[in-house]
Amino acid sequence: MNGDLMLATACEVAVKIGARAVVSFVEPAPVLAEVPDIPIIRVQELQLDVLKDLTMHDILEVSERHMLDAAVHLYLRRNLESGLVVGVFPYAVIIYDIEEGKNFINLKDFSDIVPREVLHAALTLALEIAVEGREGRAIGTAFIIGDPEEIFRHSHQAILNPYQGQPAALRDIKNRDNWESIKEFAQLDGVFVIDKNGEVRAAGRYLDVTGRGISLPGGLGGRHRATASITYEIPAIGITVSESGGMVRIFRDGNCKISIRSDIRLRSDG
Ligand SMILES: Nc1ncnc2c1ncn2[C@@H]1O[C@H](COP(=O)(O)OP(=O)(O)OP(=O)(O)O)[C@@H](O)[C@H]1O
Repeated sequence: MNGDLMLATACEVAVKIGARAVVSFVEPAPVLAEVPDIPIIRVQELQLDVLKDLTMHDILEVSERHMLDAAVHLYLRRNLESGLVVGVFPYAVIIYDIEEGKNFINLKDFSDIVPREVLHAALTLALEIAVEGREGRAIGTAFIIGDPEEIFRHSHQAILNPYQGQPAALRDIKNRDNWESIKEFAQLDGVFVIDKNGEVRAAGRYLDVTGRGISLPGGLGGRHRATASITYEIPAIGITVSESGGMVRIFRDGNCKISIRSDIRLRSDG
């Protein structure tokens, strides 16, 4: 009942301020008497029960963090990159400006190395791999995007390159039709090498890097260390999908620039 009221109020606010969407964290999904003319995106499977023992200040802080995580998903998967959204939680309604999120992804920060549409495609695919896994199990992988000759100089084939001799059309990461095979090859050991046009040049590549000059969040192992390291040694962008924990991360200059949670599920009624 409370959830229904919170969502109805959020929708009213959203219509008044011309918001692009309502993001609902309320479970179970409330039923609205009147469906508003605005998309309602439901974020599932967050453990929000803990909020009820917190102070109002803490609730707002946690809510804002969840909104930020949801905004990144909205941007990547629904192309919402500016404007206001209204977040509705069991205990709060917040208005959120997508562009102002302090942790919000700005793909322009990487465009000196990788064109925006290539990075957007690789990141969205990485997020799908993190969310879906393969045959019911989590998988980890990495995409290294940059000058392929330079990346090849710092790596070797761990297995036969499945992209060897493939026509360019089947290697284009910007084409969703090619994602199924990329997801299949993501189960192999090693990383993908992608050029600046978005062509997958190799899969199953092992990075030969020193690990010098990098700074990593704690608890990350070989895949993340090697990805961070190659972005330190050459101008490249690395995107990792962690098998343990499902985080997607973007690396450049040896540092993790952005972390994206994959345990958020978007489901739209609108
Ligand atoms: N230098 C490297 N180049 C390419 N792939 C690597 C490299 N080092 C490790 N990997 C791959 O990463 C896999 C996982 O290694 P590890 O668990 O140490 O990494 P991790 O950073 O903790 O990643 P995850 O969070 O996915 O477990 C290895 O099985 C291997 O396939």
